[in-house]
Amino acid sequence: MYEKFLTNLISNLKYTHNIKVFLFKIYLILDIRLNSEFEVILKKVEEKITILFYNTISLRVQSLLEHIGSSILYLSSKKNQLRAYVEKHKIAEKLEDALNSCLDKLPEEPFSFLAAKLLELAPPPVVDHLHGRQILDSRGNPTVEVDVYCKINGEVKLMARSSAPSGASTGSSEALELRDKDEKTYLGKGVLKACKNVDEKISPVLEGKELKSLVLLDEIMCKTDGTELKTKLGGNSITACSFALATAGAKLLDQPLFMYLAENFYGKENMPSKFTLPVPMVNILNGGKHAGGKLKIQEFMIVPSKDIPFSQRLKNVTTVYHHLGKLLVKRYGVSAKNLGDEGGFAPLLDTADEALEAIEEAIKSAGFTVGTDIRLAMDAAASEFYDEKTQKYEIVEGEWVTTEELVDWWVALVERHPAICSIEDGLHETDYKGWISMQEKLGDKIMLVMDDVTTSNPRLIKQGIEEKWANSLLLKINQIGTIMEGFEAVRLIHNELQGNVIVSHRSGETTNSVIADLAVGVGAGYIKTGATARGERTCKYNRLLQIEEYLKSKEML
Ligand SMILES: C=C(OP(=O)(O)O)C(=O)O
Repeated sequence: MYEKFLTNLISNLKYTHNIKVFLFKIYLILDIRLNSEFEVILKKVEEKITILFYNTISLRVQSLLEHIGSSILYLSSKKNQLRAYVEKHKIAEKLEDALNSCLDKLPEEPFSFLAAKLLELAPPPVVDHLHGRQILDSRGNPTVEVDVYCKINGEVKLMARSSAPSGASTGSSEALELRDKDEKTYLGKGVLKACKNVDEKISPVLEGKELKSLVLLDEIMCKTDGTELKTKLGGNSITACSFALATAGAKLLDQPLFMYLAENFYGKENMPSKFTLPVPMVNILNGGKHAGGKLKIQEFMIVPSKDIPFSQRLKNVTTVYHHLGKLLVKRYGVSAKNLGDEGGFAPLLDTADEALEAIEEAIKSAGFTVGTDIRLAMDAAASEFYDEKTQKYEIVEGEWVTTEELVDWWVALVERHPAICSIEDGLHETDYKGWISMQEKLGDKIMLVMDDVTTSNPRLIKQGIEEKWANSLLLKINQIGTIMEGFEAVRLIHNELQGNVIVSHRSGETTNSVIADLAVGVGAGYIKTGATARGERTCKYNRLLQIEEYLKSKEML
């Protein structure tokens, strides 16, 4: 009974931060109900508070609670005064109601003194230090993981941990992925230098900083590096820090991560009362650099209707994924269900039409309508099949086409497969004339998505908007470095282009799910995070299921 009451009190405090109410309620429990066993109960309460903290409450509140024992003792010295008050007002029976009605009349002493004392004893938690560690990503390559330690009430605690992803088909203007280049370890791909930068260069400049504003922390890291592409400290170290700091900030403020990111994105006063969940663009069939066959186009994706709840979107695309697996095995043999880097199937197909037809058939055999229930999307990663010398594209093995021919090829492909709703990186990253021509021909029909051409870099995005390269943006935080810079990219696309943002994973991933929270936090229309298979991909989808449930329970969807 007391446990339940205490839990209520503590969660009450969490929202109201009304120490006066809280302490007075505790006093009432101790003094009115359990007067005879005061000392025993006092101990019990202290114990319970400690246990409850570890299960239910935020650290900021903890720092207050850690002093509650001595506060109760102080209160106990005033108990006669309080008891007289309570008796006078006859509040022993209906504790809750009576308390509310008499609080205003309560003498200020000793509560205001205690409140001030407790707050003074509870300085805001700050960053103590960061530690970088070399771990493995989903391709078995080293990447940077960062631990954030905070100082709370004088004690140093591990608060959060996160890591950087890594791309394979990278744009040439991406933030530097700092690798050791020592061929003897991990074939030169080690990231020990980047980890050292976290410990020795980033950690000292963040020490003592509060975690309320991620933007400020990211800004400090950007300034410390001082280069656009993070060539001094490494984009991989900075991204891992930015992800870990956001995770730590959310934990300290006892907020879901998406909410913490939203507060940093919109500002506390402009927070939306409702959130939306992104439509997943689900990788289902792989080609290009992520698979290794003749198929030039890197990713074929399916896109469920946005008019159904997220959990149903996920169920529908996963059903199609399994149907496609069966169909490919039947048609091409068991090796056709081998998986590419992002979890999509990697059958040895030759052309985009072959891939699209197989997917369309799988959608139908799963009982859905192509184009209404499920649409199609592609990431061409065209820079990977472009020859800079001849300025031609090898869209089908052995067949080279010019920019104009490729744009016409795309237009014809969309005509043959009207369920296509999005094409990413349809042209090489500097073939700006090609981009503009494709936007003119297809921009009012489908999403044309800038990835390698803009590399999530606000400067390039501004140029892309001005020159009308395309109508949508792929956002990969590690292309630019920090979440703060990602916020700027989203603002540009939403406010100046009225376009769509697709928050994206990388082909080399870890099992952190920060991008799922990011997509919800900034109100991105879409998320691209691979197949609905393999742990490093499904952890993002699973996180979105958790967020959906949370938002529903709070009526914020
Ligand atoms: C996710 C992608 O792959 P990578 O991470 O290899 O760039 C992509 O090209 O959109």
